[in-house]
Amino acid sequence: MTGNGQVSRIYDEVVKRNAGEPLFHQAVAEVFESLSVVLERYPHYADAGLIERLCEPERQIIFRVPWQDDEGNVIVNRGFRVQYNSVLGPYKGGLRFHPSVNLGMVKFLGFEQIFKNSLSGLPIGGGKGGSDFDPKGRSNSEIMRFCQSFMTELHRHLGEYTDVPAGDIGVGGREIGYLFGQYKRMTNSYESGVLTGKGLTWGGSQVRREATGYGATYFVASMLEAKGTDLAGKKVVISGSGNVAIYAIEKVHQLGGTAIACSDSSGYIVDEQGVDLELLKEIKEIKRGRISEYAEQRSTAHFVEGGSIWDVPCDVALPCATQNELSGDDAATLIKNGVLAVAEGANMPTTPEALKAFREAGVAFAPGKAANAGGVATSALEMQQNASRDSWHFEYTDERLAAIMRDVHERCSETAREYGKPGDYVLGANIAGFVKVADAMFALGVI
Ligand SMILES: NC(=O)C1=CN([C@@H]2O[C@H](COP(=O)(O)OP(=O)(O)OC[C@H]3O[C@@H](n4cnc5c(N)ncnc54)[C@H](O)[C@@H]3O)[C@@H](O)[C@H]2O)C=CC1
Ligand SMILES: O=C(O)CCC(=O)C(=O)O
Repeated sequence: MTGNGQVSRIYDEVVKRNAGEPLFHQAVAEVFESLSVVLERYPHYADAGLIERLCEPERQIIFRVPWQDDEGNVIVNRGFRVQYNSVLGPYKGGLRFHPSVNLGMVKFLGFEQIFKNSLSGLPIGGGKGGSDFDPKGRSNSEIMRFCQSFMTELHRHLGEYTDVPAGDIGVGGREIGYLFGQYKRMTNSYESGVLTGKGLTWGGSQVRREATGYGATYFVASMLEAKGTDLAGKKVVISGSGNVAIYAIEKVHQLGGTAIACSDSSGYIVDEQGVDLELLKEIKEIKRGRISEYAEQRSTAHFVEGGSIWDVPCDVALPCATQNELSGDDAATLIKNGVLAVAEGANMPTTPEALKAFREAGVAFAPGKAANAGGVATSALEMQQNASRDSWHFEYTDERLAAIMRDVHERCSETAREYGKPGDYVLGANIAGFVKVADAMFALGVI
């Protein structure tokens, strides 16, 4: 059977075995699209059920999370942790708290995480978790009680050599604090390396908060350099206004570009003078308010309710909000407006139709598993510091992050060249991420 025939047979089986999980199917299809050329060249990668094993999580944990709201009502949420693949190191990946979370979503994110973590060059396996809990509008006490109940069950599945969660949508420093507090209480041990994204005074790493946004911007800088240009004077549109988006904006400004628009689920703001980060942080990080408040307080900005942020003409587009937020029509608009580069700060924000359009138009496009690897890479740096009871300076940690992102860029570019598709970061990321995991799976036998 040809490489192509093998992957389409396995893909059909994956869809059958995982019915009703379209995001997971989409993530698998995107990786599989790149694998047939590897299997043609190295047929042994299809031996020993390797691809089938890669698609099946090592363990999937689903649990009840009961908690009491401020009025005393008992609410029951569902918790998930998918421990996907641990051949390169302990399961590593974030926790997402959002009402849309379900098993298929967590599996898509966990699957992506395997290749991302492999590409980072650090010794971490892939996993992801979360809950259908909606933090929006909840008080601090409610968030704390939810996190405590979530960790009361999850703690037995974690450990610094087993599984190390971090944040994702809806889970930031505050939630990691409550989760770590409950883990410490349940285990009676100060096991710093069991969670990353911790506060700086209790085992956290400098730059982890900034790392995903900074990393995505470092990656874009390398993409532009490969095209003989840089970020100076470029207009950048960044969707979202959460952790990834805020620190992408910060780094874009530091590297001489101007971030002119950002969004939340209610709409987007445009500020041609450049997004005022202090104001944005105050609204989003401190008050946890809506993006429309930005335009109310800044005369150079206007708010567009609903609509698509990708209508705003730009040189560089950084989707940093959520999956499938950039459609085929959005891609056509960006291409018409002359976009040079697109890099995914979020996980799988680009639909397959949009991805196809960018590739056909020759727009430089970086998939999330490469462009947003800076977050998890810096989590691995946090684990290194925890293991050695050390804590590094901001500048040193930022240099390490920048070097890791240059290496990820080089790994993707080099692999794409090797397979005769120079500049195809999707192919490069998928193959480079896959080969390292596959080699380790062979070495460890059928497990
Ligand atoms: N936090 C991290 O270190 C990493 C996050 N990611 C990915 O980056 C993305 C964003 O995550 P975070 O910034 O951490 O989450 P966050 O919870 O801090 O922010 C998410 C942002 O996206 C916005 N958003 C959600 N749905 C939206 C929609 N339909 N339209 C417009 N905006 C929408 C929210 O309003 C919020 O501003 C996710 O895809 C996540 O998986 C990837 C790598 C690491
Ligand atoms: O830092 C981590 O472990 C998780 C980051 C994450 O969830 C991601 O890369 O999507």
